[in-house]
Amino acid sequence: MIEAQGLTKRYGKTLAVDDLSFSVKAGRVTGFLGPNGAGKSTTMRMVLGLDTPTSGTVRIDGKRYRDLKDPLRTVGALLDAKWVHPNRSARAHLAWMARSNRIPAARVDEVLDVVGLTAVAGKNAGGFSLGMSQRLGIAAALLGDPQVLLFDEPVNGLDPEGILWIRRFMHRLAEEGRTVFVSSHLLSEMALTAQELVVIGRGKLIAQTSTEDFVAQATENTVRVRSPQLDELRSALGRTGVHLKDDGGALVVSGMDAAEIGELAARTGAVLHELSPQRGSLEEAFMQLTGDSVEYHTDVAAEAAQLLATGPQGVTR
Ligand SMILES: Nc1ncnc2c1ncn2[C@@H]1O[C@H](COP(=O)(O)OP(=O)(O)OP(=O)(O)O)[C@@H](O)[C@H]1O
Repeated sequence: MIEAQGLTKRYGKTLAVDDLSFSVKAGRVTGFLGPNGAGKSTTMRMVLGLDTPTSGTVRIDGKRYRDLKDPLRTVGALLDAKWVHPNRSARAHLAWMARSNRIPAARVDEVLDVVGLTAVAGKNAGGFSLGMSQRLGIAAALLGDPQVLLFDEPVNGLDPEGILWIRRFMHRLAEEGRTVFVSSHLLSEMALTAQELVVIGRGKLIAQTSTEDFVAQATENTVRVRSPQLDELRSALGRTGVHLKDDGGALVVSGMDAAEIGELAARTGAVLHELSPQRGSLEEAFMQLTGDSVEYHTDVAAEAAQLLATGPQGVTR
């Protein structure tokens, strides 16, 4: 469990993290979502005692990082996957970490196996691909078998196979009862990876909720209807006071669910050629909620445009 209370970090004039309070529960994958520059990395560094808050506190299982007796056995983190001596083998890197943290040497081969690096354990980490470096970073985070894990943008730059591996791995860690806190600016990725969300913009908390509720609350769910008797249906629907929008030979209805529309159509004698609920997407929710709190509008707009161009991506589980 991670708990932040009024967490604030100021760098000169920049308020990187602004009075942030949230909690991250065990047994779930919690996404830490926000546009670039929102303050995610700064927050994670404060959780790990690498940065001192200007004010406020953040505790791991009730303790500040610096008060943990055995930090590596309590919390593991992947912040920068390239933080490895390039001429050191994966095994030597982990063995060095294990030695300096009084972790039994046998644990090194265990974690290499868990992340699927056993076959390349003797190779220099400098020659690793980004995906392999990420796995090595995750192996390092797991060395002390910690209950709390933090991952900062772990899928950045990975190919689809690497992304899928990380996603499944996070779910597995959460199923083992661990606290998994993973940051990302990738909205569609978080919809697939995270069960809970902590959403921030410009250092401030925007929402803390389940991914599903976040989408449901932030976006209006609508139903798309097509019928050869569209005019009759439009009039009947109009009399109920719901909101209607014409969309190229179809009607988009908000404020009434598909079952009710189907029943109304039957009473009206309208044949239905389409009755399809449209789910709000995480991107829409994110755009609505972060609104003017995003630091770089162009980034988010470009990303949203790209996502829309590749088709609507609702929450699929
Ligand atoms: N050491 C620092 N000195 C000065 N400003 C900093 C420092 N670290 C971060 N900032 C500023 O604090 C704000 C939050 O940065 P942070 O890196 O935490 O955001 P982020 O959400 O992790 O974004 P990104 O995904 O782009 O890393 C930014 O405006 C950034 O420029």
